Amino acid sequence: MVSVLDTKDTSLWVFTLPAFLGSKNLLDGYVLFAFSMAFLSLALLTWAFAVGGIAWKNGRNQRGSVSIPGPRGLPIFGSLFTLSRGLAHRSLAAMAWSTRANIPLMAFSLGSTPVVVASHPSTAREILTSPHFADRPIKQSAKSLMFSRAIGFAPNGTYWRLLRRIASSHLFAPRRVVAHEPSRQLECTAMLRNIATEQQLNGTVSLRKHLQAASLNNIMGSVFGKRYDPAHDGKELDDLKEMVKEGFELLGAFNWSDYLPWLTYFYDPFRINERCSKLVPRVRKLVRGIIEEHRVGQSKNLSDNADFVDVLLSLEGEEKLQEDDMVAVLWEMIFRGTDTTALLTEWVMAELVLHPGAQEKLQREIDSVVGNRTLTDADVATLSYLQAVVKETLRVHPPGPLLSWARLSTSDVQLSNGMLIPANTTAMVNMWAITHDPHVWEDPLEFRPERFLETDVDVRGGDLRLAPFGAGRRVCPGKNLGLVTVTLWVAKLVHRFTWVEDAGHPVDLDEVLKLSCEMKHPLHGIAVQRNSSTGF
Ligand code: HEM
Repeated sequence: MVSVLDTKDTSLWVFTLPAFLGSKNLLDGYVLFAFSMAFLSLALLTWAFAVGGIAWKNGRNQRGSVSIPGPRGLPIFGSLFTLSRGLAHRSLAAMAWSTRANIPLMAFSLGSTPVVVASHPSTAREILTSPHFADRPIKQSAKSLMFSRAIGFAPNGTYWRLLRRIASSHLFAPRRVVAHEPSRQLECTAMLRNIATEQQLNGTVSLRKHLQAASLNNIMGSVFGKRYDPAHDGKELDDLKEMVKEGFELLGAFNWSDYLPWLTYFYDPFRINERCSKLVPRVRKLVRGIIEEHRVGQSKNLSDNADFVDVLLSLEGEEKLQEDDMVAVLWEMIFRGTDTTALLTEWVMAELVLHPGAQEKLQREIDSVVGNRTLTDADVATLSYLQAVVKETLRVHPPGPLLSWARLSTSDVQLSNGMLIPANTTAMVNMWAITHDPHVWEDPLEFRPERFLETDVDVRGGDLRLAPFGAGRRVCPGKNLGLVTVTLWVAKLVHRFTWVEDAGHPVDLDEVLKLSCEMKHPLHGIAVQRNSSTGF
């Protein structure tokens, strides 16, 4: 009501002016001017009264008995400038903690998109486990890169359920994860050998490239049944690495057009559309080539260590996937499986270099169980301090601090605290804010694995105080595979070497947020060989 009156007030005098001046041309100009002013005042008024910003106009955030608070941001842009650069999880946490009563749910606008972010375990649980939040908003780059046909972005429905079922009964089934242990061991052996060589040559080791190479080869083995030898497959391996890197950049880039669609026509600083359309044919060619190789040598019986391409090719009837869908599903696995595993291992190793006491304790635990023989997955499962070290790293450095991919409400969702999230709202969970909240965790900034020996916490989605893999229907299906790989590799890295800080490259825990949150400055350390008989 107020805004309508105000619009009339501000514009009426403009209509009287041309008549007063007696000019027809001026009339057109003034009508245009009047409309612009009316539009602007309406926009300003709407913005001024919309808590949470322009996308929450008309009391969209006040439909429950308790309204959802939030920053107004700027007219038209909302909070885009706050979230498009820097460390969004930290900025959002600072906003949530800015009042005495921590805000469990906050509303804000990204351009015309209404968003809520949960910073408390109870609101996070209600969102992640609600069937009305089983969809995801899809980014333009994900659509262009065919990810809307893969598990992560497929809308909740028959096709997505089919993909999840296939993936969990084959690629991620416990017996398959066990069957792929030899390839995890093989990649780790190669990595340890390369680390020893680099240490000998340079007197220090830059760990990231070793972890990335091992991760890529490991997941290539489980998914494509193919591992690369840098000595022989240099060109193909370089191409693959380049494609994975380009895809990461495109998916991780903050694309303003996702929130202000009209920008697409004249502002694309990262050339996202152009780069996506160049990448897709290259990915198709590579993956189709591998599918073809499998078709030729395909056998009828699937063994437990069959790769995922074999599995997809063996599907019959309603389960059979179109070739382009297979390309999307396979490519997504390479994506999700490579970066998360490598960067989590790097964070764990960085903390162990900074905490020599914890590293020593871990070495003692491993030595007491395995002595000088080769460490296996079965050993790893019994090492409680090792599990605690990995959990503590997941708490301090969750690889997806905002859980990487948001959710979308498909209908109004009433929360138990009285707030109501309307349909078509993008929902994020700030896992970083939860794992750094002093009301949830004692001394949250301290790296202290012992806390998990005192009280065990399920990190696979059962306890929202620490849910780095998400929770509910869309929880990460690769969580067991990821955890088994990271724990085995960390154990073998500290069993074989003692890692000492390199004074020339001190450990720096600064973060950079892309698709995942990684160390801004790659970890360097001096790898001191421990016991030559603990072979590779
Ligand atoms: C340390 C390792 C990993 C972390 C921290 C991680 C984290 C996550 C998170 C936070 C989500 C979103 C969950 C949600 O919305 O509730 C997710 C989804 C997903 N992850 Fe992982 N992940 C890891 C490893 C892997 C691996 C190894 C794979 C596959 C090889 C994988 C495949 C996926 C897929 C396909 C989805 C989409 C699920 C869906 O939308 O239905 N992840 N992951």
